[in-house]
Amino acid sequence: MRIDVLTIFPEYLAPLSQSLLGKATARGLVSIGVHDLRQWTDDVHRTVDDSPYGGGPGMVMRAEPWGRALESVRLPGARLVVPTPAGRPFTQQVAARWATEPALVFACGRYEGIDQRVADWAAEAGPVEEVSIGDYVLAGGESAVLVMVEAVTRLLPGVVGNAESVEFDSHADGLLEGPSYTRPASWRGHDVPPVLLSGDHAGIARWRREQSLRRTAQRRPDLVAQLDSASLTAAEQLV
Ligand SMILES: NCc1ccc(-c2ccccc2)nc1
Repeated sequence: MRIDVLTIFPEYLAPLSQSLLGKATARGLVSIGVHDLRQWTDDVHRTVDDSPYGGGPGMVMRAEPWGRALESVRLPGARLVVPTPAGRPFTQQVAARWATEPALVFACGRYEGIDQRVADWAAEAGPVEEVSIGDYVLAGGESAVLVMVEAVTRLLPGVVGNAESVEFDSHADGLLEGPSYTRPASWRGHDVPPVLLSGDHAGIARWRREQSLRRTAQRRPDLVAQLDSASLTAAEQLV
């Protein structure tokens, strides 16, 4: 997968070439390019923002630099992702869908956002998604891109060592992961649930399923409604 990020703060995206992602890049599983939007400005001050039409607080990012940057960076048909608090929710399902894409381009907005015509114009050349990683407002899209790139790239085959540890993540089956434990069996008066030491693999699997259902019912009732009927019935018994 090819990933390109357009931003006025390229240094903010430095973590993308470190740790897990760094290894994946080194192994050729993903290639990442981070580009300074100001490369495509046309004035001596390298201006990227201007006052909003219709008045109102703050500044809006100008369409012109974005148009030139996207023409230069975006492969034909590549999915353009624009992080915004006004976007559709970014979920594990969205991450899984994007993980099959050959290329993704992320446009990091700052100020009050990007002139809407950029997304409208970009949609003429390929898919565009305006997405939110949560109901809070950040200073710009860069943090959201770090989150989304991590969520997507860890799903690429070969990036995460133990394939199982991806398959059983929280949200992978619509449920939250239950509690995890490791040695010692007793720690400061807190003991590991005995079933986990029993060697009864069927019993352990049942216990873990129940813990996931219980935690999901208690912490994320909004997710319970989306469960299949069998899980829904089981979760409802546990609230
Ligand atoms: N859903 C998280 C999120 C994503 C982007 C932004 C944002 C804020 C200002 C300018 C441009 C984007 N805020 C929150």
